[in-house]
Amino acid sequence: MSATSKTYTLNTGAKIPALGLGTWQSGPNEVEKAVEIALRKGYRHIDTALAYGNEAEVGRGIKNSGVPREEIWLTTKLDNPWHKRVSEGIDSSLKSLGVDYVDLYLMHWPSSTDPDDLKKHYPDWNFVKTWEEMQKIPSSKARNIGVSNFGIKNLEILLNDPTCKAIPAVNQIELHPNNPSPKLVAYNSSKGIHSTGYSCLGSTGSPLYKDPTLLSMAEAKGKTPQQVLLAWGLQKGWSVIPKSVNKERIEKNFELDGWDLTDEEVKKLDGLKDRFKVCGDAWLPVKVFFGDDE
Ligand SMILES: NC(=O)C1=CN([C@@H]2O[C@H](COP(=O)(O)OP(=O)(O)OC[C@H]3O[C@@H](n4cnc5c(N)ncnc54)[C@H](OP(=O)(O)O)[C@@H]3O)[C@@H](O)[C@H]2O)C=CC1
Ligand SMILES: O=C[C@H](O)[C@@H](O)[C@@H](O)[C@H](O)C(=O)O
Repeated sequence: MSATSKTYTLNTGAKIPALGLGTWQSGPNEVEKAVEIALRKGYRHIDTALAYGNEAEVGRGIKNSGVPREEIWLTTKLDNPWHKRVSEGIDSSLKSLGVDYVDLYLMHWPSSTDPDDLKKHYPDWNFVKTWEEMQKIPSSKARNIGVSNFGIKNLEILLNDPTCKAIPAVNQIELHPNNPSPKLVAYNSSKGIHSTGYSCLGSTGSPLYKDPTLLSMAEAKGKTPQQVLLAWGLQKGWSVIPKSVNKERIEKNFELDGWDLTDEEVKKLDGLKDRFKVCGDAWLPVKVFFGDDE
């Protein structure tokens, strides 16, 4: 497997690099360096969001790396309280990042949150209207548009609406062996929507690192548990965006070339029974997960 050069072709024809660097919870004064280290190592895909408050640092990391902008896939996301201000949202992200365009602009959550009261959802707005606005973003600013945290129910609502002319290129969702969501991944694929797996290592303090099946598989292969988790995601057919701010770990996570998981190993990880979700919807003013992705 050559994970480092692998790309997936989106429904727009664009090619998204299979392995990217995540930046959620990458703190101030560490994410700029992390992005630079990753790009110097060979990563060509960076994932950020307005909500992470780190777009300016991410942009500086990109510049410091010396890697030409056109060689990098850059994703950012529209924050929930910005659903009525899509055009302002993209402009704000571009300005913070210090770039002319992003490769992918995602609706972060299907929740049109009232900025004056984050516990409230706008009574007169929803994600269908937000998508209507996102479709108007010129491709000179966002080459591709997509969604995140959409389950099957919400995707059905969106795709069946007459205002939905562009099928989302990507649905970025939580994917790891303890939250594999096979129905949702299959639904995405059936509609031509690429899945990107977030919290692909199980996020900070990952319970997966204690899983005996994973640990013994990694040991037998002479790989880290994190490398095995990333290989699993890539062999399942989605892109993965592991976050790290540690040079050694950023580099290790990229060392996936020249080896594979066997079909049997993939199935073993598919068969893990424990379940946990890193990002639920309890903090949102609306429910967005309906258990339809299992
Ligand atoms: N669309 C959405 O709503 C969401 C999107 N995301 C995106 O997905 C990315 C990845 O998800 P995230 O939740 O951050 O979690 P990940 O599953 O990527 O795990 C990150 C954690 O694992 C640690 N880690 C990374 N590599 C290693 C390693 N080789 N060995 C040991 N520990 C390691 C990191 O620590 P350290 O930095 O110290 O190495 C960090 O604590 C996010 O950063 C974000 O870009 C995430 C959540 C929701
Ligand atoms: O991308 C990251 C996540 O969506 C994150 O922003 C939300 O899940 C929320 O803020 C949380 O902390 O749970």
